[in-house]
Amino acid sequence: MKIENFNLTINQDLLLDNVSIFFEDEKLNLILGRNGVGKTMLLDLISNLDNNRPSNFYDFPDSRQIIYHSQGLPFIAEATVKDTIALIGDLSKDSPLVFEDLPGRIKSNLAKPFGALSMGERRYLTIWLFLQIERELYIFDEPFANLDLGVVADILSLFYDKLDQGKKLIMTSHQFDFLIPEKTHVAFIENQTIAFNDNLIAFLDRYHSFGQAFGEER
Ligand SMILES: Nc1ncnc2c1ncn2[C@@H]1O[C@H](COP(=O)(O)OP(=O)(O)OP(=O)(O)O)[C@@H](O)[C@H]1O
Repeated sequence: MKIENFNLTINQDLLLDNVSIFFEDEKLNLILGRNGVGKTMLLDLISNLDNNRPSNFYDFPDSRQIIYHSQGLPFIAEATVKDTIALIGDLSKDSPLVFEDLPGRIKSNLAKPFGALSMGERRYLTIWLFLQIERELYIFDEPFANLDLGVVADILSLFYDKLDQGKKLIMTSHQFDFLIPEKTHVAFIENQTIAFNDNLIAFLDRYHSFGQAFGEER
């Protein structure tokens, strides 16, 4: 999957200038960058939900083979967790989800309305549910927002399981301390362009930390 020589203009402001990004199929692809650099806009275009993926985006799966977990979590506030699972569970696999097999963090909340869950509980539930739906490519916009480190670790192991099953993964995040460098590929957007596009080991060799990456570019 790759993007070549892509320009993005919003209201006559150039957001991305001649951007080329290479994604690695076997790795967790991390898009890094300050607030407002255009990460979500890139994910929106990759997902092709509005049928507007540009022609210089190459080798991404068809939108029907993509799961896109966006930052907002627009579920039905009054529906219980059990109802929400039933809603998404129908899309998941050939066999319906078995409630006894649910992770403990979800099982303990089954009777609560979705709207009563904490932000972290909502995010964990929806990410877990979306991962039950079999697709070629999973896209997550800020999956770790509001999550404690234990939940982050649980979700990361689900992400790595997906990679082991040959699935592809792209996500944005402002944190990467807990990612396995050998399994992570980075696209770092800065100053309207790609400042870095290689694995996380090489990124850490060059920048040491996200803070320093920003500092060096200022
Ligand atoms: N419909 C729109 N009209 C005007 N500006 C927009 C529109 N959609 C996005 N933008 C602008 O484009 C820029 C990129 O937005 P985007 O959501 O992609 O940023 P981001 O890198 O994902 O940021 P964050 O880290 O805060 O999630 C922002 O400055 C945003 O205000």
